Amino acid sequence: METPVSLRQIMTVAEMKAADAAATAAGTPATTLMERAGKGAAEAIRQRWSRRSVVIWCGPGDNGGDGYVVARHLRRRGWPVRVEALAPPASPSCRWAAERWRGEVHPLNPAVSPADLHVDALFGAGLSRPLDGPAEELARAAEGLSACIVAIDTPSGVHGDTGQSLGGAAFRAALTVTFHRRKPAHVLAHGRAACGAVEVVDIGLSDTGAGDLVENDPSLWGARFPWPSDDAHKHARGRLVVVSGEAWSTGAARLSARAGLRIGAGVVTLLSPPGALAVNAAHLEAVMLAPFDTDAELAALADRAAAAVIGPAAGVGEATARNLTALAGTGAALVVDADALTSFAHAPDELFARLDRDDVLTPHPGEFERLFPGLLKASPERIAAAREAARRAGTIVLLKGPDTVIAAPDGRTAVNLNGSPWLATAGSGDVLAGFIAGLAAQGMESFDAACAGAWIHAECASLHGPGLIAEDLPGLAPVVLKRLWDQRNHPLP
Ligand SMILES: NC(=O)C1=CN([C@@H]2O[C@H](COP(=O)(O)OP(=O)(O)OC[C@H]3O[C@@H](n4cnc5c(N)ncnc54)[C@H](OP(=O)(O)O)[C@@H]3O)[C@@H](O)[C@H]2O)[C@@H](O)CC1
Ligand SMILES: [K+]
Repeated sequence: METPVSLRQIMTVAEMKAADAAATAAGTPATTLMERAGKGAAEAIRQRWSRRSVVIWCGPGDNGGDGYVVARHLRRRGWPVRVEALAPPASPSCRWAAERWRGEVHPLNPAVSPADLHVDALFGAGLSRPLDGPAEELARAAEGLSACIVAIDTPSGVHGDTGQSLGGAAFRAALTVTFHRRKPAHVLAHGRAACGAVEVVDIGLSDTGAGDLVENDPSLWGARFPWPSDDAHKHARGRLVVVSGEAWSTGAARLSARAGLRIGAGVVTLLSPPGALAVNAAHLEAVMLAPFDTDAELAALADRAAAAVIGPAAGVGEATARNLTALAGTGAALVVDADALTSFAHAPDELFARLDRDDVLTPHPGEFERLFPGLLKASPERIAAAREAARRAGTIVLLKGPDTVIAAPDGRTAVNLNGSPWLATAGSGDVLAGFIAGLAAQGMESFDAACAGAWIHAECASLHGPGLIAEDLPGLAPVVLKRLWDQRNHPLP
């Protein structure tokens, strides 16, 4: 069965607390939720590892309570379990769980007691200040041991909403077992690295519906992917135009154009300054070519296009700003990248005033800083930054990174989890712009197109792996598309 979008939802710590409070108000005791959480975590551990010695580090709050439940379930299955407590139970549910653990409770050994596996149940969502004392000492002593650490909810020391350490030391784990839904810490790059694999255990909280913040994968947009109809012809599959730079900087736009064609746009035309025509013509086959001299000519050529890419090696300055203004008047969905973003660094509001809600900005963090000075730094994490940027710009903002965030002005936000380090190569962003615009050209709604483009782009990179260069990416798209095609009526992974 296809994964429901609601399961791809990412909840903040406060939203999770509210869901928890709603469940208890509706009659489910908090201890029942804790029992399900701890039992689910023990099952996740048993699925991954055979029986072995385990030390469980328990904190004073409900995260520690989960630890006592894990201890009871593992011991029931015959695992040799040692429980170590940082402090006596301080919350009612933790006391309840600790009373049901019939074994000994040792004081926390900050030097790491030997065992095959360690469970970090010190702090989760309730961590409010940096680790200190024995917990901090233990986090430092456990630094090289992440391969045999399981974190309950979040690795202790990591903030659930930001994925950042609260200051000082934090744990790192091979597996993090969380409950009901992922939290931002499980998806943002820094937190993800600390979490290792993330498993989400159902603890019977009611479905809160698909929220605004979700994980980006095909369950989000697959049903609306613009596959060609049986009677499709090239003009019906969407027209895309891409603006080329001058003669000595044309490759980036060609990468975008090729990517747009590969992702399915029926007709792709590179619009080229006269001086770059010859070099573009020498390097194009299925992509068409047309010259423009003025912004008015550009607008006329783009008039029937459903989507346009402007920015890749377009040149920073007045001319590109004028060309963007011309394209903005055509009604095509714009993907604004690279030099087109930087051309408005002196006056970002002028750019925003020209754009519509179905246009897409694709900045990397440096370009983001030029358009939204200080916003990244002032935001708790990049999800909040991208959301605020989309609101200010009134358009879709795709903030690139290992954890690319795509935010729409209406609040819809998706985080890419399949990011690949192989994408850190020149020109990969040009291909991404082409993928997104190619999908938008086929009529896919722009937020869906940005999400699908980013996901496919990362899948292509992972397929190739080491040695990837941007030129390889469009040629890998057919493999990813074929998988999506084969899965369209079948389960998604
Ligand atoms: N929500 C749900 O639906 C469910 C949640 N569940 C579980 O509950 C967990 C959240 O539990 P929680 O709220 O009790 O927080 P937790 O992380 O145990 O820490 C609180 C304690 O730590 C203390 N403390 C804080 N920082 C500290 C520091 N640096 N150094 C020392 N102490 C510090 C703090 O003291 P205080 O700040 O109040 O003085 C308080 O005593 C969640 O992660 C999940 O595992 C599941 O059971 C299933 C259902
Ligand atoms: K923890």
